[in-house]
Amino acid sequence: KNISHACELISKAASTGAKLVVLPECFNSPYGVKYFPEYAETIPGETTNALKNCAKQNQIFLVGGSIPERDESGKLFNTSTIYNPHGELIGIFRKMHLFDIDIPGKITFKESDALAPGNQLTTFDISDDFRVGLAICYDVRFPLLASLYSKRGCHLLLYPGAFNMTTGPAHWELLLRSRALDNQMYVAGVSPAHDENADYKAWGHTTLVDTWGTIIGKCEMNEEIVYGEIDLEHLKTVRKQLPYLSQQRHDVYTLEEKKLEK
Ligand SMILES: O=C(O)CCC(=O)C(=O)O
Repeated sequence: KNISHACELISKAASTGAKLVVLPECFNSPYGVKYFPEYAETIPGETTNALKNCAKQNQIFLVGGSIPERDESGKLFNTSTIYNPHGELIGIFRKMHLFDIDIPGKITFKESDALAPGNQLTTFDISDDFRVGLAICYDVRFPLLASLYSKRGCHLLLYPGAFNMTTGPAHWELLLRSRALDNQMYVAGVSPAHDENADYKAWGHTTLVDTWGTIIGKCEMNEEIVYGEIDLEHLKTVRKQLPYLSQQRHDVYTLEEKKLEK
């Protein structure tokens, strides 16, 4: 049901003119450590085959939010898949920082009880001068990861993510706007809608931020498609007027990406 619903909404977004469509974190399964083993799929699998067809039929770039993935060795990951308008799988990203937190009386979550972390950054190009980077939810709290994407030349950073009713109101928007300003990039946080009957109650509030830190697309807690324009001229202008990315003191500090095994 979730998969076919996602495909309907993807087609609706595409028919309105969207060229890149992004789904939320864990869109095909309930979000919870106890659910991951039951809902995990291989890639290719039922969900990713449907996404592939959806991207092809609608001739769009599609970022498949995330799904619980089971790899050939049986390990589980929180994984996002990316398709081009031909329906080809052009990349995957496995959530790098697992959501392990304990706020007594509010929320305790230990993703690492079920999942393994990914070790690699993932970018893809929409055109010669438009690069997109991808990370998932809790990853938004790690500014160095976003800075590595900036170093790789990204213009837009996508975070499929499901914040909750405790950290969502406090941090979701602030973090998305912060990553946009840190790196003078467009940043999108794409959340499932709030469901009062779910074990995990998502904050919703899908949000798109521009290079200036202004929110240019946003919804509340209900299911909604959020649309936005990515204006690369605006990005260039802001970077020229406020050139702090090129004013970093790499003689004093540096940021280094290490290449690990998958
Ligand atoms: O960082 C947070 O507060 C929420 C993170 C989260 O929900 C997740 O990683 O799925």
